[in-house]
Amino acid sequence: MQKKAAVIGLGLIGGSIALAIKQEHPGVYIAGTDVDEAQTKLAVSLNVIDEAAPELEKAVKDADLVVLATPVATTEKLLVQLAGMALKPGAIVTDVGSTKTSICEQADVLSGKNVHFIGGHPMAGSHKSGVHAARVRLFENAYYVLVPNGLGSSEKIGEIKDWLQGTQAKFIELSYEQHDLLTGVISHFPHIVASALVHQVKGMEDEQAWVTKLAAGGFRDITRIASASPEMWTDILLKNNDVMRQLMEDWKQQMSAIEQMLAAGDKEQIYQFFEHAKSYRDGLPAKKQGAIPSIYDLFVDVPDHPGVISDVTGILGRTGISIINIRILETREDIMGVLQLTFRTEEDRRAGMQQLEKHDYESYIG
Ligand SMILES: NC(=O)c1ccc[n+]([C@@H]2O[C@H](COP(=O)([O-])OP(=O)(O)OC[C@H]3O[C@@H](n4cnc5c(N)ncnc54)[C@H](O)[C@@H]3O)[C@@H](O)[C@H]2O)c1
Ligand SMILES: O=C(O)C(=O)C[C@]1(C(=O)O)C=C[C@@H](O)C=C1
Repeated sequence: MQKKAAVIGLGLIGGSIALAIKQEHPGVYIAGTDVDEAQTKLAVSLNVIDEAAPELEKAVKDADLVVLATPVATTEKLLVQLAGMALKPGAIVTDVGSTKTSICEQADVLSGKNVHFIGGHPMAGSHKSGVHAARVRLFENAYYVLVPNGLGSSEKIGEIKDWLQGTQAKFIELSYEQHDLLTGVISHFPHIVASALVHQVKGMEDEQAWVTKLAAGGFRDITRIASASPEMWTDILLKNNDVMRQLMEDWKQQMSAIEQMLAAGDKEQIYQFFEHAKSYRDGLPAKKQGAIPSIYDLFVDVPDHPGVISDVTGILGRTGISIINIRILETREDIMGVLQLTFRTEEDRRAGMQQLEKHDYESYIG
């Protein structure tokens, strides 16, 4: 009998998971649903799902796998709704949320239903939202955290890895507490810092109009993630509340230590602060291993004249480098524009950068 997967929430992550399931298991029938009708329609027209179910109950009916891919607070509510619905005996219910403790605890509502809950979190993504940004290879080589709770037997761990094999991610198992602590440090807290930096610039803008014009490479790099979905990040912070507040304390101590170094004009200490950070950062796993994002964008400064886009795409095309997306970002003082090119792999991006440099185009990874 044909297997069925149900994906609830057809955004960046739900869409990418659906594509990965289809790639590895072409015979599987995928039903999906989203509260945003436009996303559901787009998911069908992009062949991300086979069927748009009008509601949750229809989507999950007879499903062997249910993937909850909504913002984390919504996922908890959906679990409660699922508890009141007919689910296929033996089905696996999983989620993709960025926090795990409250979701895994809430999943206990499914006990007694003869289904298995295994929390999940693919550790890759982007600041983009929506199914149009979904990619079959979004999670390639990234870590995919699985958090079994009492409802997930080890036999089902093997089964869920098989379902998600098409992600080409590397599966690891963690407890939910450990997951939330680690992702708090390397993912959630950095989002607070990025957004706070943006607020700092905005606060200065009225008196210092130049500030936004000068905000270039470094500011752009460190604040990219501030463009992510506010709904998603509000939920994440609230659900990882205790960890966030502990990290905030650590951060304040670190800031005050730097303040003291500055007050004392302590050149050696300041040097050590940067030196230690550099050598640790330089030793972190390469992009492909998932600690750092798997989105292969390249930003190219282009003069504002007709034909420049076809020149850039021509250079890449002639050397066999394919791009999967192109966007014009902004015009700088009417003389320069920025093209955002998205590549399928890091190798393509590097090769593209080299080719463009040969033709005197300046490009950078943003
Ligand atoms: N964006 C990332 O980088 C990333 C990476 C890993 C995990 N996650 C997690 O994945 C989940 C989804 O994030 P995303 O980036 O795909 O967001 P997204 O905004 O692209 O997609 C979420 C979708 O869920 C839909 N939705 C909301 N409430 C719903 C409901 N009640 N029923 C059905 N659909 C509903 C929204 O309309 C939206 O289309 C979040 O829990 C997030 O924490 C995100
Ligand atoms: O690359 C980005 O834009 C991301 O923010 C991806 C990122 C992360 O912080 O690394 C964001 C949230 C997820 O839960 C997992 C991955």
